[in-house]
Amino acid sequence: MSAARPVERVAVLGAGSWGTAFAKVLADAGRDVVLWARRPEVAEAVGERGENPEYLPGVRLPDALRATADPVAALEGADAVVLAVPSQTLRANLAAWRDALPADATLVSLAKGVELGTLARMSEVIREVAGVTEDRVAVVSGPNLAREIAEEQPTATVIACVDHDRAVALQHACSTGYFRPYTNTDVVGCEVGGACKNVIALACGLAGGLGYGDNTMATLITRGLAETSRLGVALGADPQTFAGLAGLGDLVATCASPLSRNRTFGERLGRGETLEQAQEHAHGQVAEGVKSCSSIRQLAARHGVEMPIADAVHRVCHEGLSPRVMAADLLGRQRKAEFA
Ligand SMILES: NC(=O)C1=CN([C@@H]2O[C@H](COP(=O)(O)OP(=O)(O)OC[C@H]3O[C@@H](n4cnc5c(N)ncnc54)[C@H](O)[C@@H]3O)[C@@H](O)[C@H]2O)C=CC1
Ligand SMILES: O=C(CO)COP(=O)(O)O
Repeated sequence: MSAARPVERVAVLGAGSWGTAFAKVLADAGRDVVLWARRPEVAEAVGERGENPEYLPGVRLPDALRATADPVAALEGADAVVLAVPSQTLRANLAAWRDALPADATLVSLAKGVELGTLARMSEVIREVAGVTEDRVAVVSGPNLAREIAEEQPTATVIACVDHDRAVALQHACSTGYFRPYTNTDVVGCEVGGACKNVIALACGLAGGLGYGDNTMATLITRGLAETSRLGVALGADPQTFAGLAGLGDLVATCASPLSRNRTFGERLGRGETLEQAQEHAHGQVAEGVKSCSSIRQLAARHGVEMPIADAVHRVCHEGLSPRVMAADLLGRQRKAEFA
């Protein structure tokens, strides 16, 4: 029996593709869910027509799912507050919501990124801005392409929290016939896995755009996992996490899927589009790796960790390196042992 209080009322703040899909999971699991959307017309479409046409067109949302454009109304009485906004805006969004956060509610991050400037992980941003202890913060991370989950395709995920009982309460709150959450107390590892896989997916997209095939993809995935694990371990993560759903699982899904915004973004760059052109095609949806490649690279440098793929992605995105030269540079690095 878990000592944490049960999660019945949930506020999901952010009605993009993952916020909306995760709100659906919670509602399907029987929770009382209110989804906050920045734009009133999105809240109206979800609440009244049972659809979020911009982010998940054609997906029928549960009748029980309520929506509002008023964050205070969404937060009222919530046992858990799910933060589903992009990594680089989370600090400002949360600061605006801080005074309305219910006491003792679990704060749950869905975002996969590292903040520019501070180099903070999302749980660190949440602790700092909300002024809460680490046991109040949880992270959801895994191979969770929103569209597939909204279509109720079978998927597993990880709910990480240093307070195991809170993770169990959340696990119970979002278990459905198609969504299977596991618990983990390694918040650092899950966050590092989630943020880095976006950058590796950009690299896979770049390779795809250049016309390279599966050997190249497998090489990037495997060596990407190696550098992700190195960074995670330097930050105190459990190496085992990187063999799990929030590590290898999410990396494979994102690097392989045409649904991934990061992979797609990389592919466009690989085909010769500029950053601005690729951004235009993203239609305002976030490809987190484009910014996180820079913060991850800096974090790695701060801890003396080598991350050649993240470094190369940063140079392509922000320093004008051509994708073809990037590939040659990576292959031309000093020869070494695989597990050096
Ligand atoms: N879409 C997916 O399949 C998955 C996404 N994630 C992560 O979840 C987080 C949210 O992603 P999505 O829902 O996919 O993003 P999205 O781009 O589909 O939507 C972002 C949402 O945040 C809102 N928002 C609030 N304040 C904002 C601001 N100042 N600037 C921009 N947007 C603002 C937007 O209105 C929108 O509703 C990201 O960190 C992403 O990496 C994680 C797992 C799966
Ligand atoms: O995090 C994701 C899947 O787990 C979604 O990836 P993208 O943001 O690249 O679409």
